[in-house]
Amino acid sequence: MASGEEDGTVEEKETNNKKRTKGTIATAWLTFYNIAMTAGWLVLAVAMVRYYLQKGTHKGLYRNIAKTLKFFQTFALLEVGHCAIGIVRTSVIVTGVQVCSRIFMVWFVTNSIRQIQNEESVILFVVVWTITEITRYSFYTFNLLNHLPYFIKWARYNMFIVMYPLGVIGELLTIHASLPYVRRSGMYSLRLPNKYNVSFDYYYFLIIVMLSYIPLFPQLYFHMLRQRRRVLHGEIVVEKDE
Ligand SMILES: CCCCCCCCCCCCC[C@@H](O)CC(=O)SCCNC(=O)CCNC(=O)[C@H](O)C(C)(C)COP(=O)(O)OP(=O)(O)OC[C@H]1O[C@@H](n2cnc3c(N)ncnc32)[C@H](O)[C@@H]1OP(=O)(O)O
Repeated sequence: MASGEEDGTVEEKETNNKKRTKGTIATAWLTFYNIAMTAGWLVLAVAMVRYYLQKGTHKGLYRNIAKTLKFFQTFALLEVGHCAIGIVRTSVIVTGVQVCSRIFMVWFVTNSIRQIQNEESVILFVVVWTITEITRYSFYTFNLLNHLPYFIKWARYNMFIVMYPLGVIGELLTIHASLPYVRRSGMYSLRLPNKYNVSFDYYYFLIIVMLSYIPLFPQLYFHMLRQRRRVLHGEIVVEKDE
């Protein structure tokens, strides 16, 4: 008599094989992690909508959601660990650049420079991240539970086409807005002479960060386009850094 797996489609068999490789503990952990992250970003979305409906302005919104945003975005560092130990099939480099640039945006730009927290660009990238992450983490959750609605899969691999550039615009405008304050305050900078005999200018560092989007962002974007072709159109795609 044929077993359940033998009866299944090729796609189901592939999913079962993948799960077996991943292991039960890893799958359980990832399911918990993705549910927690979906919930976290949903809380953030609800808080933003409520704030805007109550106050009728985006001013003060960032301060209102800052703690939750910092917590869940920082928690995403675990994703670099997931790739490093091999429980998800993603490049450590791609994930590392994505997660670290976001953490940098949250802690070392938006959180550190109060004067820019009411900029529209901050709201732009926070809203874009929130929509993206709710979709992404619910995609992973339903995928792990083997009940993935097509519209979530579609959204995961189509929305980024618009959302990624929008997020980047929000992030770059925010860093740009912070430059005058950083220059005036000399924050995070080290001037000579000092006992370490080292000088560091955060203002120029931020300009370098902005310029680094030029080579790095296309790599993330093309990575996602390749993932899209693989998942939605079944193309076999070879990643160079894997
Ligand atoms: C210190 C100063 C630093 C300065 C650096 C400056 C850098 C500048 C450039 C950076 C620009 C970033 C801008 C960015 O912040 C803007 C935005 O994010 S805007 C919002 C739009 N964004 C997106 O759409 C994000 C798209 N990116 C991502 O989704 C991820 O970050 C990425 C790592 C790119 C995802 O790639 P991945 O390879 O993971 O794709 P998949 O989702 O298809 O997953 C591949 C397989 O792994 C499985 N997986 C992955 N994660 C999980 C998980 N948590 N749980 C379960 N399974 C997981 C997934 O299912 C796939 O499995 P399979 O191959 O079996 O199908």
